[in-house]
Formats: sequence, structure tokens, C-alpha cells
Amino acid sequence: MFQLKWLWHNLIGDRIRYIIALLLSVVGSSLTIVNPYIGQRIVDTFIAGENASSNLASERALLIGLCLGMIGFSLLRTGLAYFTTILYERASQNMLFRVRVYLYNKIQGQDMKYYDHNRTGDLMTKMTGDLEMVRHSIAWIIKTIIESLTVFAAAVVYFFFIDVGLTLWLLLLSPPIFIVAFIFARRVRPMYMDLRERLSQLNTTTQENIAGNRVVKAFAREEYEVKKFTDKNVNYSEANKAAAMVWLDYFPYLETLAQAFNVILMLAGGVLVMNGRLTFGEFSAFSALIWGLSNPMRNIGIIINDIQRFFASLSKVIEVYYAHPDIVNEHKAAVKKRYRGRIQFDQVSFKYDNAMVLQDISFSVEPGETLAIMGATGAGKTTLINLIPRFYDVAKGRVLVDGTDVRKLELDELRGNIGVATQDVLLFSDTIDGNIAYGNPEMPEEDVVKFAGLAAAHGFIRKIPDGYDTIVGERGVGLSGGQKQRIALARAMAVQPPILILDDTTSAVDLETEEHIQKSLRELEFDCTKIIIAQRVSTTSQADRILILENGRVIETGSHAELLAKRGYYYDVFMLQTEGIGRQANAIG
Ligand SMILES: Nc1ncnc2c1ncn2[C@@H]1O[C@H](COP(=O)(O)OP(=O)(O)OP(=O)(O)O)[C@@H](O)[C@H]1O
Repeated sequence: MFQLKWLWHNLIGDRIRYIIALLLSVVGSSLTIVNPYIGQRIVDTFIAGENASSNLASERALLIGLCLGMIGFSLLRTGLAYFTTILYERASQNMLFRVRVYLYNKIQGQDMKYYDHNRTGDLMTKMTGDLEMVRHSIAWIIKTIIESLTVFAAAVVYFFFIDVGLTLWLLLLSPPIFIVAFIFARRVRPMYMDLRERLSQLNTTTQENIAGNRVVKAFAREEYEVKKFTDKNVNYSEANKAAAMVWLDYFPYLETLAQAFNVILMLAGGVLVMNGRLTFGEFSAFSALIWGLSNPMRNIGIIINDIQRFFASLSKVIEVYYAHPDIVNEHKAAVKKRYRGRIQFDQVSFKYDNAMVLQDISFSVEPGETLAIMGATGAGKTTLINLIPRFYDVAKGRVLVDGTDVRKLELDELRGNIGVATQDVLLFSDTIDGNIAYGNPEMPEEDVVKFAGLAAAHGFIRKIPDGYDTIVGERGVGLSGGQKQRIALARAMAVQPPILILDDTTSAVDLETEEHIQKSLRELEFDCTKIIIAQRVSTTSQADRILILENGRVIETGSHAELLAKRGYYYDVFMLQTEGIGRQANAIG
């Protein structure tokens, strides 16, 4: 079976340990028949046998030996159980650790499309709850199954040696128990798949709510969010109860059948004892071991429940394990080249799922040039720049860097040559210094300060009591939007890339600060092609060329002066922004 093969594969390094654990489980469980056997001998020889009284006087050494044997085997079984548990724990924990690292790497290696389609809460559930369920299964469920089967088999064999007839009577109960268990398993399986899905929805809601708590508070939507969470919680709880209720449908039958073992033993065993076909000692052995038959039957429901949970979780873990990105980063260790920074789009079209977002885009940017991209919201600007570091691949056409199709370039090298400051700024919970030096952790302190200065961030960082050692909260909590943008800009510049992409990076800073940043960008010490998405004419006017996008198509291209002369979209935006400023000046005047 594929899932078991997968488990075996991932037990590599712990397979011997795990096999020893399984063998010890079998040995330890087989030993359960020893004490009933000793008990049988004690009863028949010293308590209820024909010569019990004389044996008690003459065979005292044997009695002591048997009693000591009982104690010894009990200790041996306890010791074995202890040692076996350690082996199961170590093997399963080691596997959990290895698979978690593998999955983490796998998730890191996924492309943007994967993140578009997978919810964070769901991925978190797979990395934590599902993985833990898989571990629990190989450590405890498989152990329970092996031990139950061994005790069952050992008891049956032992019973056969004592009395075949009585054993067959007892075994008559097994087929109905298995049929009930089988029907139960079939009914409950889809319920556990559904349960797993609801848990993931619950986690996703929780994660989104915590991440977006500022928006929730700003809109005073706490009550709504609590209700949304409660709905998911109720959903999950209902599904759990439904699964438990199904178990309760079958439980009375299984429990009654399990109890019937004792009843049959009492009735049939009693008759056989009275007939003299069974000794008291043999009857006591049956009594002592009857749980070996009834317990697995009693537990079969719990085991089936756990197995269904296990398969539901395992299938989720395996989904991540075998997820294959369309854009693969092989992290080749080769020496990384520094590119010159020529970028060319050759009749590029792109769609996310079905809808075309970019159509027939062609342009080129020479090394050192600055290209500004402008256009209405949703026009496709961010999508366009995402194609350069290959966050997505084109549907048609080619994106070339230094004359080579990006799909043919080594991905690490390509991305290492590009500095990106994204529109949605994300800073890590780290110091400001750590955030700026994220792309190059070896960066000397003075360089961090230099790039912060270029991004107009040094001034405000200096004024914070802990300066560059200030820990910014999750996603940069504690900083203003403009401050975050400036740190993100410093982070992008600090890798000194030959291609710098800025997606609306100065939208939240004031005009004076923006002017400082523009100057820094013009005077960078390293050769750098810049692609800047901006809405302000004050930014775009300084670019060598401006590209205007509308509904995924280039509608205008040229320098600031050329586009003004065209009197198209750019001219309108220019008039709107400058007239607006003029009107304000008049109003003040
Ligand atoms: N991950 C995605 N999956 C599906 N569609 C997307 C995705 N990202 C963007 N889109 C769609 O693609 C279109 C272009 O989006 P894009 O973000 O490139 O626009 P934009 O010009 O950068 O807008 P803005 O100025 O508002 O940032 C939009 O219609 C958007 O809904």
C-alpha cells in the first residue's frame, strides 16, 4: 500500500530501531500467556488438584519457583514494555523531525501559484496537527494493533492446546465482530476526511483573524469575527460529535459481543469443568486470558477511529510532500554571475488561472536605465514586474534578462541579481539592522547605516531609543507605513543588485522624503537598472522612459516630455496632479 511504503521510506535511519520495537512488541505480548500458564499450574498442583494438599507439603520449592517465575515474568514484561516504548518514541520522533524539515523545505521551494492556492492556516495544520497524528499512529496505533493481534493469536493458540471445543465456541463471536467493525469503518471514513477539512478551516479563520486583528479593530468587527470563528468552531465540534455518535451506534453491539466472551466462558467452561473435561487450573487460565480475545474486539472501534484519522492526516501530509512547483529552484552551488541588467519583454502575455491579465507586452530597458510604470489600479503593473524574477512564468512570449530567457537562467542567480521592494511591505520580527541586512547577513554595520541613509530611513531610526537594534514586531508592527517602506527600500538596495524593482515603494512617504530617495536612486554607487511602479508624476518624471498600462496592455510609452506631448493618459494624470497642487496653492494664497 502506497501510504505504508511512504512511512517505510521516511523511517530511513530508524528502520532497524522500529523493527526491533515491533519484534519486542510481539515478544512482550506473547509473554502474556506465561503467567496464566503458571497460574494454571499453581491451581492444578497446589489448590484444586487431586493431590493439592500433599503437593503443598512436598513440592514447596516448585511452588516458590512458580511464584518467583510469575513475578520475574511480570518484571520482564514491564521492562520490555518500557524499552519498547522508548524505541517507538525515538523512531517516530526522529521521523517526525525529518519529515517536518523536508516539508518546510518543500513549502519554501513552492512557487507563487502554490501560495495563491493554499491557505496559511491549512499549511500550518499540515505541518503540525497532521504530522503529529502520523507520528502518533506509527508510535501508538501500530503498536496497539500489533500487540492486540499478538495477544489474540497467543491466547487462541494456548486455548487450542487446552480445549479445542471451547476455543471454537469462543471464536464463533469473531466473525460478527469483524463484520460490525468493517461496516463502522466504511461509514466513518468520509466523516474523518470531512473532520480534517473543518479543522483546517477553523485554523485558517484563526490565523487570518490574528494576522488581520488591526483591520478587525479598525472596523469594530470583533463581534462579527467571534461569530465567524464560533461558526467554524461549531462546524468542527458538530463533525466531531457526529463521528462520535456513529461510534455510539456500533458500540453497544461490539461491547455486547465482547462481553459475550465471558458469558460463553462461564456457561460452556462451567459445564466442561463439571464434566471433568476441564481442570480448575485450565478454567482459570481461560479466565485470565479471555481479555486477550475480548479487549481487541472492544478496542476495535477506537483503533478504527484512529486509523481513519491517521489516513486523513497522512493524505494531507503526502499532498505537501509530493507537491511539485512549476517553477523549480534547484539552488545550484555554481558561482553566481553579476548581470548587466538589460531587461526585455518580447510579446508577453500572462494569465493567473483563466483571465488574461497581460497581453502582448513588448519593451526593453538598457543597463542603468530607469523605467517607470504607471497605470490604473488592477492594470497589471505588479503582475508585469513579477515576471522578471520568475515569480510566475509567462503564458506566451519571453522575458529576457541580458538577452537570455529567464526560464533558462539559474533561478538563484537570477533572483540574486534582483532587489525587490514589494508593494505589500513585510518585515520580519527582527531588529531593524537584521531586516535591512536580510539579503546579506554578513553586511557590516556601516553599510546598513549607509543604505538606510540612501532610503531616507537613517533619520528616524536614529531617533528611536534602540536605533538599529530596535526589534520590529511581526510584519513590522511599531513602524509607520512610510517608515516600513523605507526599511524595505534599504533592504532591496543593500544587496546592491544590478536590477532594482520598486513596487509603489514611496507611496506612503512625503514629497520631500521622496525627493531624497529619488536623488539616492539616481546616484547609486553601483550600476543598476531600475523599474519603478509609481502613481506620482513627481516620481515618473525622472525616469528615462515611462510605460503606461491599461487592462494589461501598454497604451503609451515614452519619456516624460514625449508623453506630455501626446496628451493621453499620462498628460491627464499630470494635469490632475499638478492642477490639484496649483488649486491648493491658490486656496492657501
Ligand atoms: N495572485 C493572483 N491570482 C489571480 N488574479 C490575480 C492575482 N494577483 C492579481 N490578480 C489580478 O490581476 C489583475 C492585475 O493585478 P495587479 O496586481 O498586477 O495590478 P496592479 O496594476 O499592480 O494594481 P495596483 O496598482 O492596485 O497594485 C487584477 O485584476 C487582479 O485581480
